[in-house]
Amino acid sequence: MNNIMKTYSRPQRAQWNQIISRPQTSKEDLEAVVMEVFNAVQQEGDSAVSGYTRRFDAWDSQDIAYSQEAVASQAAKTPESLKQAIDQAYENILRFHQAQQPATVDMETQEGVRCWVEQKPIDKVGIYIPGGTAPLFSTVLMLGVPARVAGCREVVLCSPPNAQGELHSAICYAAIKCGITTVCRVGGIQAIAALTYGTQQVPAVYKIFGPGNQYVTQAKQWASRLGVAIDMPAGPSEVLVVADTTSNPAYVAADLLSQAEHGNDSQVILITDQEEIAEGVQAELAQQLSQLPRKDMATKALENSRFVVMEDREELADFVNAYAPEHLIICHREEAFLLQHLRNAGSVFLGNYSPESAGDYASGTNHTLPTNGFAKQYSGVNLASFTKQITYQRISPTGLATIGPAIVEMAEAEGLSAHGEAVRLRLADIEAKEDNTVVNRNA
Ligand SMILES: NC(=O)c1ccc[n+]([C@@H]2O[C@H](COP(=O)([O-])OP(=O)(O)OC[C@H]3O[C@@H](n4cnc5c(N)ncnc54)[C@H](O)[C@@H]3O)[C@@H](O)[C@H]2O)c1
Ligand SMILES: N[C@H](CO)Cc1c[nH]c[nH+]1
Ligand SMILES: [Zn+2]
Repeated sequence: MNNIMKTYSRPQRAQWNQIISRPQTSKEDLEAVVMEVFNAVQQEGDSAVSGYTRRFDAWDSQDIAYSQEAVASQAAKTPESLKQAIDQAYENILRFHQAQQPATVDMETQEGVRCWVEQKPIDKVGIYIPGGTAPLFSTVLMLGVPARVAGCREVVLCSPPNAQGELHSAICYAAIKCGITTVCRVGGIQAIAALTYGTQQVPAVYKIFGPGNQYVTQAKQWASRLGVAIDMPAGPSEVLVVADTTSNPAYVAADLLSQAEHGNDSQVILITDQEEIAEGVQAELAQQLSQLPRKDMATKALENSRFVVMEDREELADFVNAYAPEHLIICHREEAFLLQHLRNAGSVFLGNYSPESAGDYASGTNHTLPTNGFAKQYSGVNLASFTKQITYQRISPTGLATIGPAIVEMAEAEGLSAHGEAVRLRLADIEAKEDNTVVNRNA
């Protein structure tokens, strides 16, 4: 496998950090261009957006908003077989996200102290649909479906146009299917800046969702510093495959290539405790790679990729958790052990017949997932990502009489006597009413 993926044989743990580093443009370089674009969009609005679209996407026009008629006429160009495939994927994604409605929480923590939670949609959301090297219309479903299930009122879709200013027909078809309210022909940093500040044609939103290249991902992180929520850093795609001789070398190679073809800066990793799988996977990689239309991109990504031979199942599990992959595929006799010890991953694919592509398109799980090790602290997009949870309480006099003294005690100890007073006042009234009741009863 040496000639295709850089190989490490039983590396020391001290070496792991170097092995798991992602191929990244320097943060300073990314931030410099992100700040330039954000400042320009804040000051000049749509004219800056159009200027950067001309520079980065070669489309020269001020018409950023895509009219409903244009979206509909573009959508109509989608071939029937593709519409049917999108419809099938839509149904599975819908079912899986509808099933994520949280259980009702409505309870008395103490007698007379009723607390409950209600889910509310985030009213205005922006969804970024990547389109630099491939029009990822599947992402429209991954973001549009949960936004619809959650009940978000305004969903603004941004995606880079081609040089004629069009979006791919299937992006438009999926947008209509998901009930997207606004479609804008803008991508990259300028799209995220426009969604952050709002321009004449691109509405500002409360939360920005969606995957993208390093520019888009850095721009989202910048937006979050400015007070707009984001789903998570969902940058260049990656997959980690844990395989042994129970795996099929052709499938392993195909899964690695499926993520390598996303872009030059994708990364794919294969780890094993059975070195003998190397030869078969290497041969398959070479053969399959040669047939790929996006061979050049996949080849570049494979330069960032690694094949690591590990000592035993404990090391395999520890390595997975240290890498925290966006996608984890396990085709290994120790599946149960590996799952039991799994702590960090975006989405997991088990066995020889669960290709990662299934999650990318149609099984129902979401493909917008944390990359670059962010699976240590972030989940992938899910229904809850589009909602806020509001807590409520109603406390009866009996309830306040029960918890009031504890509140007063704690407020005094924090030196916040007004807090205590808000309770004391009521407790005094409750006691007075009780005394009156006793007097009346005795009269
Ligand atoms: N993590 C996930 O959930 C997930 C899901 C799907 C796709 N992805 C990733 O999304 C990415 C899609 O990337 P893409 O490039 O094809 O599309 P993209 O839409 O993310 O980025 C294209 C835009 O980048 C901007 N850009 C390009 N070069 C630039 C430069 N030098 N300076 C400033 N801006 C520049 C342009 O405005 C262009 O419109 C891939 O890396 C893929 O792996 C990730
Ligand atoms: N694998 C990507 C997430 O990293 C999602 C995707 C969309 N289309 C194909 N793949
Ligand atoms: Zn993919």
